Amino acid sequence: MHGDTGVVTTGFGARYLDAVVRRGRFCAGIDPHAGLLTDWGLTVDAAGLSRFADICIEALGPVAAVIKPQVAFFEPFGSAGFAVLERVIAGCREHGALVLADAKRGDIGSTMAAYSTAWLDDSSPLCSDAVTISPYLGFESLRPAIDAAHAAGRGVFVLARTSNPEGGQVQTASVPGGRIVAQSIVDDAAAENASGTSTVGLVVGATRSHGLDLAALNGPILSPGLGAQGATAADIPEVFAGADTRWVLPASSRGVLAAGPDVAALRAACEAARDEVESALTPFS
Ligand SMILES: O=C(O)c1cc(=O)[nH]c(=O)n1[C@@H]1O[C@H](COP(=O)(O)O)[C@@H](O)[C@H]1O
Repeated sequence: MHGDTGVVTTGFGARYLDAVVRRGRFCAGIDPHAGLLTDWGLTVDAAGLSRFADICIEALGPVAAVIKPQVAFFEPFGSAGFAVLERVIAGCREHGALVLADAKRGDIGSTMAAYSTAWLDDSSPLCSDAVTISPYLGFESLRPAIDAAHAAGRGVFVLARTSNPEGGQVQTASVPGGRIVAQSIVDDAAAENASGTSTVGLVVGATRSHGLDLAALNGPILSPGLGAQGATAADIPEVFAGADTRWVLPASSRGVLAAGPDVAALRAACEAARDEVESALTPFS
């Protein structure tokens, strides 16, 4: 039981709620697009990426509840990019933020076990507090990641209804019994969280109404789409009508990063985005 929220949870859910109660419901994305590096006066190479990372760690680490580095933007720089990503993960965690590695992993179970070690095991230099994963090889293929997260008090965020316009082709298809695919993912996640640890979060975009019944989830809901993709904080209550908004975690990357490279301006943009979300949502207590 978490005293400040009234939500019954242990494990990752308790860590997550502690972070958002202290720092507010907002996830700051670290997406070092080449265009952003250029806008910040940096070179599009490992040195520029490293400087970008340092600014983000200093500006966002002390204030954001959750920080989500997008792995894709580090990968083009190879081992040097991964070294910077390791520093981002460790640096943000040292500042007290939860780090959600946006790796969107999804594969057969035996390979998922290796991904779980990479992103969720203390032995790995990439170890984060949580990782995004894709259920489209079948929810049960995610079992190694769910079990690893559960054992370590860490989390997984499973794609359910993504923010991009193409997502509906698969996610709104019907499964036997009449539910849509996305609702079946929600229900599978809710069943995992019934034990009370809230290990399994979801990803549900802020860009549209989705019709999902999220009431039984009892776990965090990452909601990207604020800012560059057009959603606003004012949209969130309607998008998540019927859900427990204590668990809703709106996210923005480019919309906040556009305020850099000045550390104070970047931090202020993050705090302003968070404050807009908090003003739009029902307060915690
Ligand atoms: O899992 C995600 O974070 C994610 C899921 C989704 O449905 N939509 C989505 O945009 N994202 C990620 O969230 C970030 C959005 O970035 P901005 O559009 O710049 O705010 C990117 O890193 C995306 O990969």
